[in-house]
Amino acid sequence: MATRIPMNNESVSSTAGTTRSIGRLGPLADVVIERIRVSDEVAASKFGTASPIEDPVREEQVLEQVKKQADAAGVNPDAAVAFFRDQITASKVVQKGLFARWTAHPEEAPTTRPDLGQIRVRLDRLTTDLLQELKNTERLRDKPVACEVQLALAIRSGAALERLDPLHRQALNVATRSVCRSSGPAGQR
Ligand SMILES: O=C(O)C(=O)C[C@]1(C(=O)O)C=C[C@@H](O)C=C1
Repeated sequence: MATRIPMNNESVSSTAGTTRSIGRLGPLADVVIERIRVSDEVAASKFGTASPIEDPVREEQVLEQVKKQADAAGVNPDAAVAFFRDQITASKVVQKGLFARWTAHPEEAPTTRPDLGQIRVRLDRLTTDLLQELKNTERLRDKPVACEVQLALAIRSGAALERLDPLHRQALNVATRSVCRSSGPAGQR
């Protein structure tokens, strides 16, 4: 059966602000980039406070939500958890990079402190969106070569269109490293 390829201006994810990245993994890349961008706000909420970048209790909550929702949505929970561990690692890459930048250049540090509780509500919504995209792309992600081609297209176009700097590109690479091996049986790649 032919898989329908969404047009570039068509939003598959319900809450992604813009769908810009190219190809069949474009909508997934868009939500990944949106989550990476939210990491800037997480960093701004913590910088100069006693809150550490790493919060293992919150990470467990995120991964528990992922397991439950993946099960309910019919997405492989182990693959979903692996993918979300990468999202969390990517967020920490951004936060650590920004902390270092703001410490070295205090004039670039944020002047307002967003509320972490509200940001986490948005992150929880992005969890749902990302799981939906994992579901939507399951069959493609089972095909290693096609998946890698589409992934390269999506992340390169997304990074260029969003004008991501090297720090955020690094985070995007981390966040997408398990996309093409997450849904297939073990040993497929
Ligand atoms: O919620 C936070 O405090 C974050 O920093 C976000 C996040 C995540 O990506 O979900 C990242 C690192 C923390 O260890 C916990 C969670």
